[in-house]
Amino acid sequence: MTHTPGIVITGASGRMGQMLMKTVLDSDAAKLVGAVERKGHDWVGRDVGEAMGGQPVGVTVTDDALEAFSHAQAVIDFTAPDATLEFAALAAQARCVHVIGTTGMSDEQIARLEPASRHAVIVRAGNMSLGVNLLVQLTKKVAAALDEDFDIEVIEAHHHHKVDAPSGTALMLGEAAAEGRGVDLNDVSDRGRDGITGARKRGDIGFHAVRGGDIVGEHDVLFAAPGERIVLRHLATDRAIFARGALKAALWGQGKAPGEYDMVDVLGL
Ligand SMILES: NC(=O)c1ccc[n+]([C@@H]2O[C@H](COP(=O)([O-])OP(=O)(O)OC[C@H]3O[C@@H](n4cnc5c(N)ncnc54)[C@H](O)[C@@H]3O)[C@@H](O)[C@H]2O)c1
Ligand SMILES: O=C(O)C1=N[C@H](C(=O)O)CCC1
Repeated sequence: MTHTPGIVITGASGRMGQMLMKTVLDSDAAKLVGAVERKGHDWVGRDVGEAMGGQPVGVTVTDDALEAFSHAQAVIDFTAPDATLEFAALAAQARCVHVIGTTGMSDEQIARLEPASRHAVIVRAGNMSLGVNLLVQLTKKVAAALDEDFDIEVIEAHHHHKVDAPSGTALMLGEAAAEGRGVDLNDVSDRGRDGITGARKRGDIGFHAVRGGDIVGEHDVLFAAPGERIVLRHLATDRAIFARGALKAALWGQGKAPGEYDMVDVLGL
């Protein structure tokens, strides 16, 4: 008999929370067993299908994350950095695979995931789509093939609700470019120029963030040299690509040894 993992979605009412619940409800490979929202949210206590404007699905939104996690095999979490740190401890306690899509976490916050990863599988990525994770590999290759005559700039665009910049994806792409070049991103990162900045420093990796309307997520990695340019581009037009990747990660993590993983591990890229 095959085992169908039970999944809890945190941040249930969010843009990604709703997309994730629809993805799990439509899947034969997993079942939705819980939906979590923050204390005081008006979805708490309601059936999640009805809260989304459809038919009841038999799952009530709760603000008791540990209780919800204790009935599940995986937690898919696209919320906010502080919430994700709390969920990491609770998911580890419940021995759930914790799939983290939350972006905007500081290095210090990321380091605080380590104790949880000693007890449970954590899969974390600033972008869960196949296309972006492939672009990360391509960026690393192109950066390794070119010298510093090619200036590298990462340009991203997102909807006007997004609260963090540069995007998690832009940082993944910048890290990949730096790794390809054999440098530490912290030493060469140049974010959002403004004013009399002086000429561009050779070897820097620049980041620029556009925010507007309902843009789902667009990323360019520009390699610009005298006389020629290469642009590697990913355009997301549907949040379903992130949700599909997250569900794949939750299934992949079943039975894996505790530790921190990313989508390159999940997708075998
Ligand atoms: N990794 C990826 O592929 C990917 C893709 C899209 C979005 N994201 C990231 O996912 C996160 C959420 O994005 P969004 O557009 O869905 O945002 P959103 O604001 O629409 O949703 C966030 C949800 O989290 C809930 N939340 C916050 N604190 C909580 C808590 N303590 N307990 C329970 N719920 C809590 C909020 O109430 C809200 O419903 C962002 O960090 C975003 O950058 C990542
Ligand atoms: O909508 C968002 O927010 C997104 N966040 C991720 C990021 O920061 O890169 C992925 C794309 C969408």
